[in-house]
Amino acid sequence: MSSSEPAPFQAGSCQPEASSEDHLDPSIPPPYQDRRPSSPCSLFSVEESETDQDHAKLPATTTTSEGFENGQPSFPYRGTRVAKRSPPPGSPRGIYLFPSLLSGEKCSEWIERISECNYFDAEEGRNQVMLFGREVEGKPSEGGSLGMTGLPDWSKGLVQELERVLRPELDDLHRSLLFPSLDQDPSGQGGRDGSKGGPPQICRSRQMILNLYSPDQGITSHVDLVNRFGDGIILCSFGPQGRGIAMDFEPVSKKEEEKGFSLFLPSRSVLLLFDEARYDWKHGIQPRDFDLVEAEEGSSGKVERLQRGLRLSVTIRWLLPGADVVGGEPVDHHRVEQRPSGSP
Ligand SMILES: O=C(O)CCC(=O)C(=O)O
Ligand SMILES: [Fe+2]
Repeated sequence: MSSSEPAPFQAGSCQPEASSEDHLDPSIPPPYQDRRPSSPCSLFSVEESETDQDHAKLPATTTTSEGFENGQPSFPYRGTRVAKRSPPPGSPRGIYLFPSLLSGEKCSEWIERISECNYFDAEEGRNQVMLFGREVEGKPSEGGSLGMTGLPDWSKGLVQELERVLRPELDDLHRSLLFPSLDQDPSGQGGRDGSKGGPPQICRSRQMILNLYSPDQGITSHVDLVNRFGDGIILCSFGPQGRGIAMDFEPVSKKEEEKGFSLFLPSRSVLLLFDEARYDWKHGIQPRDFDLVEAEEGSSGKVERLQRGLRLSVTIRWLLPGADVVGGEPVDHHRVEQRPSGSP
């Protein structure tokens, strides 16, 4: 992290305690040419709000046999993978999808808080923001747990809620990689970044990157920078209820038995990537405004064509020791692509 003076923290403001501007790399080209959400108080416009009522009105889903032959996509969907609703057999080790882990109420609240922060500006092509926080040892009076400094309040709330809902779902190793605590068992195996399951390094830094995608945008297939970020990445998806995107996974080195697949990430879902899924497989999103998704988990039959909506992703990662010093390293940026003309 840069050594510049932190900006003064204003209670209740969106400003992180240390300005996120310090960390924005000017070489990052604007990733989105976005349609500005119509409501200034919500990222998602009135038509795209988070209510079940609206969901019922969405003309977004069609269950179709048109465009399929023998269960395989044919014209106009030839070459479009059908996304699974859970990681299929043969998925890499370390991929976990929780389709509706976050409550609608909490998600709406975070979206409101994020909207108020005015991070995004379509006219200026600003649709990505990076926030950084540094871990601090908690006060013994507060249970001695680890806290974060430098992040805006809404994001601390998100991390706390993620910790609350994920802790019971994770085994010791994965829990300790995402949410190290002071009383951790030092006998843990550790992650592939060399971190141990033992007492955490004090003063680690978290990065949170927010990406706002319009429906026809995607992200180039990539592995998150291995020299910058640790093992254990949290990907949260926000958007209108019932919508989502298909994320594609491809092995970095093609082995016969490893086949790429596509996974549907609905709004309010949380995806975790550790180990093979984090280091040996690439992830990306095709730039198109719909996805083909299996109608029900594990079903080999019916396929839904789901129209994409505006989507906000929040990716949360630990910076490796020393990686919070800016300069000299490649930037973690993956260009968000527009839909190529002529594709379905
Ligand atoms: O949109 C997403 O969930 C993916 C973001 C991502 O892969 C990244 O920021 O590295
Ligand atoms: Fe990524």
